[in-house]
Amino acid sequence: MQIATVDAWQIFDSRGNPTVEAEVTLHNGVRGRGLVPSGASTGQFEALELRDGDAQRYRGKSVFKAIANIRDVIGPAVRGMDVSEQRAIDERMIELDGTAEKSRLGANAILGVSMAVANAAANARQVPLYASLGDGTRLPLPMIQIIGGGSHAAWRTDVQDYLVMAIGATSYEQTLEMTFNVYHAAGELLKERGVLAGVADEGGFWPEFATNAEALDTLVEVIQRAGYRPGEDLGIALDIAASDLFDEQAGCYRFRLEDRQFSCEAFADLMIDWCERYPIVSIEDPAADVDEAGWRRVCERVGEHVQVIGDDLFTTNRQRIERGIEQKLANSVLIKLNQIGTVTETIDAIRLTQQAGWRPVVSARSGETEDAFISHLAVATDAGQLKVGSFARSERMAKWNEVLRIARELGERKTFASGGLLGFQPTTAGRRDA
Ligand SMILES: O=C(O)[C@@H](CO)OP(=O)(O)O
Ligand SMILES: [Mg+2]
Repeated sequence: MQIATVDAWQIFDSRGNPTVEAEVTLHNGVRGRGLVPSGASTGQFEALELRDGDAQRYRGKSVFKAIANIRDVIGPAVRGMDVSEQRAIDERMIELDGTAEKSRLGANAILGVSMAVANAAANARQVPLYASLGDGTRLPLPMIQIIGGGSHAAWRTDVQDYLVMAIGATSYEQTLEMTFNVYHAAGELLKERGVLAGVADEGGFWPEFATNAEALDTLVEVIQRAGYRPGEDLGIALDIAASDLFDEQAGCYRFRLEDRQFSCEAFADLMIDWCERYPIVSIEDPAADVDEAGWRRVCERVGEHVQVIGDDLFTTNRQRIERGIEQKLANSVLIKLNQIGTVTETIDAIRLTQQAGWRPVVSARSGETEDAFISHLAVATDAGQLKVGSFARSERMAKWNEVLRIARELGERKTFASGGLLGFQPTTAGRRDA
């Protein structure tokens, strides 16, 4: 079925910032939309998000140029193409843009159309998006934020995300129940202690702590308070977002909260120490994207039993992931559609990661929309893991709830990426009763 028209307009994300919504209409009247998310702790190697920079309007954050590019450049170029040819359409847009970072048309413009094409193709086939994108049937193991910090919470902690993974759960539904219990136990405990300052951008609690390790201790405590064994029922996952802590000029890392400074080796050693002392099952961006020696040091020491995820390091970019695999910099890749800018390149990145025996983790951005494309993407590709911020904001719950709907639809055919299936080892590190 051929594309008849492509349109776009400005909508607003979960931080209230402008973003792109694109719509593709086919000759038979069937439509599909693409809603584009937006990051805050963006990696320097990500595809470019085109913003207008006009200080008078939306403090320079509007996306009217990207929208004009969809209407005037991309639309005419893809009109008449077969909507089921996702790869050909994405390649057409890449060619039309002609830059490595998608900086001419904007990755937000290209991705909006790419996602709209995927949705329109599914609607034309009258199948759900997950069934149109791939043949996977595996419900993902969630990675859910309990405490938020870094650039998502005015630097109340230096570490960006303190999350949990229900590695002991036997079903997707159970992962949500366990996380619900931990999230609410955390809220109670922080209120009791009088350290609750608000919620971070992705809905995790934003407490007043004196050190980053205090947040780790608290997380262990709330897992226990909810009645679970840290490291066995639920493991801790961290996103250090270390590129944000790295001073490239001075070549050192800084913690603002504790007013501490670290050499590259000392910072890697701290990450290793945390992994050994706490029930941490996954650590993301433990070193800056330019500190390859730091990545190697962490991965060599803890990579056997801890998932080491590259986010800013890889930016969902095929060449960067290939290099990481070759150099053994990590063992897992965070997958974000808007880091690379097309659905096809995103799925290629997932496949490349899986072929290397590494684990892909499909992820939302800190600025999200009500759309649940990534839930379908995670199931369609059998990615095995999904990271979506907290358990208490509608733009996040839209993703978790969509997986519940997919589970119902899949019925008997569904499988679940349990901690055991993914190869997560239970750990007793840091358990006070261990
Ligand atoms: O760093 C990350 O993994 C994401 C989500 O937590 O944040 P942002 O979208 O701001 O890059
Ligand atoms: Mg990250």
